[in-house]
Amino acid sequence: MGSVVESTNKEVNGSVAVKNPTVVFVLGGPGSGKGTQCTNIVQHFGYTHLSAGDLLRAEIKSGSENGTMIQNMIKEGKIVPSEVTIKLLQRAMLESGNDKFLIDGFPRNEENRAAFEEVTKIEPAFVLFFDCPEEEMERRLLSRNQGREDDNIETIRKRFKVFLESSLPVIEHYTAREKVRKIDAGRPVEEVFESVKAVFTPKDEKAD
Ligand SMILES: Nc1ncnc2c1ncn2[C@@H]1O[C@H](COP(=O)(O)OP(=O)(O)O)[C@@H](O)[C@H]1O
Ligand SMILES: O=c1ccn([C@@H]2O[C@H](COP(=O)(O)OP(=O)(O)O)[C@@H](O)[C@H]2O)c(=O)[nH]1
Ligand SMILES: [Mg+2]
Repeated sequence: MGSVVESTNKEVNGSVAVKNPTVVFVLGGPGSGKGTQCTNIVQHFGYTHLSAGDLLRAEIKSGSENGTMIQNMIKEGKIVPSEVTIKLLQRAMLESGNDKFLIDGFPRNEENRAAFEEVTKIEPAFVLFFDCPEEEMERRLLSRNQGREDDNIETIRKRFKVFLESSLPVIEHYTAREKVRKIDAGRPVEEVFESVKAVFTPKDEKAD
């Protein structure tokens, strides 16, 4: 056929994938500012922002057969099965036409991480970790006002527990491999972005 997709992408485990993509995982607790900072990074550095949570919420809205299951898991702050999230991420990567991605809010546990690695063969270039005090994250989530079914105090507490028990081990995994770039995310948006910019700017462009 000689289509663009065929010539620029490769088969991985039977599904088409973007060839040698650059992937940055953007991690941090609920309300740490992942989405906010990703919007800034996109404007400055030409990445495509893929929020796993946004993709899952879009899947609910689309009326997919998994919609009800996803909705129930999000309401309980639980982690949706890896294969569902990974398929949505792979599809979005392919549809973007880009080869640089910020994957926001994924992997959320070690099983997510191992499955993504196994299925896509992608290793992240690095991991941005937004480190924010829980009281600050709670304040932000309670005033987010996006009508999200999980931004209520009961679900927020469950999400914090899942973050500590399941998501922090992913950070530890990448810390041991010197891939984590930790950012103090408890500061105002602009100050946090100054630190983020420093991580994305190549060393030879930085002032001495
Ligand atoms: N540095 C910050 N200081 C204060 N409020 C913030 C900051 N970063 C984000 N917010 C606000 O906090 C809420 C959660 O931010 P968001 O980017 O959605 O976080 P996450 O994707 O990590 O859950 C949003 O209402 C956002 O406008
Ligand atoms: O890879 C993912 C990402 C999100 N979620 C679910 O979606 C919710 C909201 O995730 P999102 O990243 O949007 O929340 P945030 O951290 O930005 O507040 C989570 O609590 C999980 O229930 C999931 O199961 N797997
Ligand atoms: Mg978010």
